Amino acid sequence: MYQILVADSINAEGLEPLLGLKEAEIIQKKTNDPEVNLDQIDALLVRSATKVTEKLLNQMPSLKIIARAGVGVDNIDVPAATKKGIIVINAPDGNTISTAEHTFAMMASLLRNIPQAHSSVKNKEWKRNAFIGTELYGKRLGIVGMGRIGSEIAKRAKVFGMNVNVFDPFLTKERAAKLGVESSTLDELLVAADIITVHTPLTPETKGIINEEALKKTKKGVYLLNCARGGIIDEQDLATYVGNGHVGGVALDVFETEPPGEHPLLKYENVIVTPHLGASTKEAQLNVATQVAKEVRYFFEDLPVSNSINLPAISKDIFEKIQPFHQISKQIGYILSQCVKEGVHELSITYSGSVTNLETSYLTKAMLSGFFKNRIDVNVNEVNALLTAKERGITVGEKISTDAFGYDNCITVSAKGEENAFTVRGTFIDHYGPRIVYLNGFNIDFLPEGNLLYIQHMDRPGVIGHVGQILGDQGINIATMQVGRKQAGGEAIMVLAFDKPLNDHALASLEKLDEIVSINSINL
Ligand SMILES: NC(=O)c1ccc[n+]([C@@H]2O[C@H](COP(=O)([O-])OP(=O)(O)OC[C@H]3O[C@@H](n4cnc5c(N)ncnc54)[C@H](O)[C@@H]3O)[C@@H](O)[C@H]2O)c1
Ligand SMILES: O=C(O)[C@H](O)COP(=O)(O)O
Repeated sequence: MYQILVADSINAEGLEPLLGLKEAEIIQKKTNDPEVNLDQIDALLVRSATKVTEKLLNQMPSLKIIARAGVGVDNIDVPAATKKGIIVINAPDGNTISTAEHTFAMMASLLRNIPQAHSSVKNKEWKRNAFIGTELYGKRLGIVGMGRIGSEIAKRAKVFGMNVNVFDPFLTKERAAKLGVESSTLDELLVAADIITVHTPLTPETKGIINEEALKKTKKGVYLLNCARGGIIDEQDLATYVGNGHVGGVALDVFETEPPGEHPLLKYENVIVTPHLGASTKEAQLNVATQVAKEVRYFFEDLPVSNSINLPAISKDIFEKIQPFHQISKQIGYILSQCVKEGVHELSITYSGSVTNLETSYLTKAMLSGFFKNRIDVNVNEVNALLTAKERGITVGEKISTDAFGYDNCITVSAKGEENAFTVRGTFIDHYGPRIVYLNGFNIDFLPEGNLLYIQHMDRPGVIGHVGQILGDQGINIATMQVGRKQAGGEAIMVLAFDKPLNDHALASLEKLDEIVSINSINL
């Protein structure tokens, strides 16, 4: 039974896709509620209120997915989640329009003193001269961060007859031209704009991007808006520039600390505020809840998710094509892990044949997850595979080759340890399934499944009989057996499959045989 914790206020109708999940319990409680067994939670759904810290993650060993019903993931420790192999998803475009509209509403309200005038009339006043405003028409709007929300604001600003300058280092000239905006440096924007609005994520680069140094370059009387994240405009520096009269007005939907409590900006009449309402519309909340609920359901149904922060997106079509290779990559990794008993410092993967048309990096991660399974005490999956290899000093190399050894496709993985190297090659045959076709220098052909025994031995008459005899004496039934050798009388291998794992006694008896070079149990 999957336990899904919905820790923030998320639209109930939007969560309906989760109800279709077989064996899922939806718990709507805060993470610190004493009734919540954090250690049993499989999925955590949040908005911006819940802070998903490393400390919280340490209390949630069963957690597999964190879903943010919204855009910003700055309340989630994504690196810590990634390290633990927890996938983080968001709902990137469900609240774009609502936030753009809110920003625009804030801008119009700010320039026309609407909140102040509203309060005044409610206080039975009628001060028409006290609230003389400024038109948006003809003004220059500076947008910092020209992503989904920034772009929607630019479109609306053009309709209002505004000129638009944008600063976004990742914006191409073509896209700027298409949107009819002028791409500028941050300095150019600061100098030229009558109104500045920020729409970047909060990152180490954007934190305080509008600070004292930036503010002193702006026009006297400039208006500033932050409907993205508290801290993108430095709040202390902004308070100084409002206090000294340089800034004409400020509109804030977000704060470094929410709620802001006693805040130096709140005392100014020309500072208008809302309590993080950008995404708070019925439409946006339904959109984001539905988006994440569908994704969480896909995740538990082993289908691809599209909006992961820490895993590249993969379409359903590609996912279906990649699935068989994904399985065999994982099995190869797991075989290597069980055959190479020493520390490994290099894993090199060569893809050949038709598999090279697919997203092989995904398969490399699957191979690594198989390799680390039972080798280390961390759940390794596609999310943390490369990071785990790096942390453990394992170099991972990926190559493409044209030689598929007569097969339609091949995945060959070599592990280099302190003393030895070991190579495994697999293929996937349509209508037949996965096969291991090469093991440590020997051609062979076996199904990588179940309880296997890999024996390296001298190619002498009677070895197979001796092995069969020992196992037969102990009542152990051999399900299948494959043999391979390089030359007559040299070294050879056999791979046996059993219906249940071999016991230590049987293994010890086999090891005593003179012709045996090495024995490895492989459980897949
Ligand atoms: N107030 C709210 O309720 C609300 C609602 C939705 C989103 N948000 C915030 O708005 C932010 C933007 O949302 P979005 O959907 O437009 O995201 P987005 O990813 O589509 O756009 C962000 C843009 O910022 C740009 N950027 C990144 N670093 C930059 C830098 N150093 N300088 C300039 N530009 C930079 C990116 O290139 C991108 O184009 C979110 O990260 C979230 O924090 C707030
Ligand atoms: O990043 C977002 O999506 C917004 O800040 C919305 O946050 P909320 O879900 O807490 O309203």
